[in-house]
Amino acid sequence: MHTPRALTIAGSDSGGGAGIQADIKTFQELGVFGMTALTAVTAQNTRDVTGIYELPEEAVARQIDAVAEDIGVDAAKTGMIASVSIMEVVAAKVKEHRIHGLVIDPVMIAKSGVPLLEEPARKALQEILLPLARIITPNLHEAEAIVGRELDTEEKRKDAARHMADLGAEAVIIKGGHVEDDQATDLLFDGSRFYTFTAPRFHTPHTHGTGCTFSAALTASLAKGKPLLETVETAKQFITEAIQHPLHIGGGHGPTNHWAYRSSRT
Ligand SMILES: Nc1ncnc2c1ncn2[C@@H]1O[C@H](COP(=O)(O)OP(=O)(O)O)[C@@H](O)[C@H]1O
Ligand SMILES: Cc1ncc(COP(=O)(O)OP(=O)(O)O)c(N)n1
Repeated sequence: MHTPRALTIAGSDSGGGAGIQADIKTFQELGVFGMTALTAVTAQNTRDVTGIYELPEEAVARQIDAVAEDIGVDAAKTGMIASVSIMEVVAAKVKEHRIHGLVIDPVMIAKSGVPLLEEPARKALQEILLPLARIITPNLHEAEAIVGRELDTEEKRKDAARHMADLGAEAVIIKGGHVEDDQATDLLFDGSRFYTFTAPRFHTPHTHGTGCTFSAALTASLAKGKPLLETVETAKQFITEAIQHPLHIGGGHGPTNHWAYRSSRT
C-alpha cells in the first residue's frame, strides 16, 4: 500500500500552533506521512515572536535533498521563507526534484504583528515562488501586498486571483479570515472558474496558525491524489473544526485544535 508523503518547507514555531509544528500535526491527523525542511527557528508563543533565527541556505537545500532522494515527496508546502536567498534555494530544489503539488502559503506577518518576511522578499515571492504553485493561499493582506492594491470587494478579490494565476499559479485561494463578513468565505480560482467555500465565523481569539493548518490540510489531500475541489473542501472542514473547538492554551492568540476534525468523525 502506498503511504502518502508530504513535505513542509517552513519555519519552526516553538509555541506549537503555527509553522512546521502545525503542518506536521495536520499531516498526521489526515493520514499522511509528514517530513520537514526547516527554513528558520522562531522563539514564539501565543503572545509574541521574541526571536527569529534563519538557517543557512545549505541547510535548507540538504534537508530537501535528503527527503526527496530517499523517501520521495507526493506534495509539499512552503510557509515562512524570510529571505530572497532561501527562496531561491527552495525554488531550485523544487524544480530539481520535480516536486509537483506545491502549496505556497505566502506567510508575511504573524498574528502578533511581527514580520516573518523581509521586505525585498515580498517581490521575489511573486517572481520566484508563485510560478511554481499548484495552489497559492494568501490571506487578504497578503493578497493585497502581492497585487499592490486594496481588495475590499469580491470583484477586486476575483481580479487579484486572476492576476496571480496570470503570474503562474495554477490555482489561487484568497482566504477569508481577515475579510469583514459574518461568515468565513474563501475564494478559489482554478484558472478558469471561481468557487467559494463558506463556514460560520467563530468569534474567538484562538486563531494562531490558521493559515499554516489550512495550507497543510490542502497539501495532505494533494499528497493523497485528491482532485482540487475535494482538496479545498476537506481543508476547509479541517480548519473550521480546528477553530470551532479551541484548546485554550496560552495567554494570547491560542492555537487551533488539530484533533478536532478526526474526533468529529469517530
Ligand atoms: N474566526 C474564524 N472563523 C472561522 N473560520 C476562520 C476564522 N478565521 C479564519 N478562518 C478560516 O481559516 C482559514 C485561514 O484563514 P486566514 O485566517 O485568513 O489565514 P491566515 O492565518 O494566513 O491569516 C481560512 O479558511 C479562513 O476562512
Ligand atoms: C514559524 C511561523 N510560520 C508561520 C507563521 C504564521 O502562521 P499563520 O498560520 O499565518 O498564523 P498566525 O501567525 O497569523 O496566527 C508563524 N506565526 N510562525
